[in-house]
Amino acid sequence: MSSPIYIAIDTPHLDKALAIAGQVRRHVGGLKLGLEFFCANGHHGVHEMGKLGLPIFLDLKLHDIPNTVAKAVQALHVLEPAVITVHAAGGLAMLENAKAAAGLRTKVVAVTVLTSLDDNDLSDIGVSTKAQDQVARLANLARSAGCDGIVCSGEEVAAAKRAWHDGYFVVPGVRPAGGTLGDQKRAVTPREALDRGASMLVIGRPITQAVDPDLAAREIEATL
Ligand SMILES: O=C(O)c1cc(=O)[nH]c(=O)n1[C@@H]1O[C@H](COP(=O)(O)O)[C@@H](O)[C@H]1O
Repeated sequence: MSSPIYIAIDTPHLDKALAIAGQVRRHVGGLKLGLEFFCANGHHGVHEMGKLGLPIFLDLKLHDIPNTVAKAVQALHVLEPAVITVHAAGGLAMLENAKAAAGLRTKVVAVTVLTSLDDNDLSDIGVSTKAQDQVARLANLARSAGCDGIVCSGEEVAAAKRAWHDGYFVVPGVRPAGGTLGDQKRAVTPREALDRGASMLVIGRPITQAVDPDLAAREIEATL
């Protein structure tokens, strides 16, 4: 069975991205390419990374009016991503349009509450419910829209899975025990995330910033 770990390759440098992916490829199930990589390297960069033969999770967190998101998703078809992200907060019609526009082989997962936010941050943007409740609300919306799953933290994934048995649950904000949190506020360990029902673990800096990324990936894999 392939590893649930997708490595977040957050760098604007294609050569660095290729080098890191090459180092850890035997210990990960796929490559997650996000805004930093895509804004610098575009379709060409994704195409080059795809040559490594691992599934690509293209995390562009689309969030716009339904028509614009649908057209953007269509423009990504040629890259054949295994997974793409949209923001659940874009609303039902936007999520439905994104799913309808994605090819059958691309999972559409909806970002609920970013793992860098806590309840105080939610309050700042006018969301008066706790992260846990907001994730449940947005997961329900994503499910109604026909999305394949959601992105949430390891703190909410168990409840989300209980409510949506066959959903696909992407969990970032994952840190080995005692690891540096950085900007993540709702973090759990890889083992905890998996035990609580994560389908995919997104892990970036704990591996990419390690002195030996291959060793870091192997150490995390050994805890699963
Ligand atoms: O959609 C994501 O992948 C995502 C959602 C979220 O709520 N939090 C989050 O950290 N991510 C992404 O997951 C990765 C986490 O990276 P590290 O914090 O370095 O492990 C980054 O590429 C983020 O863009």
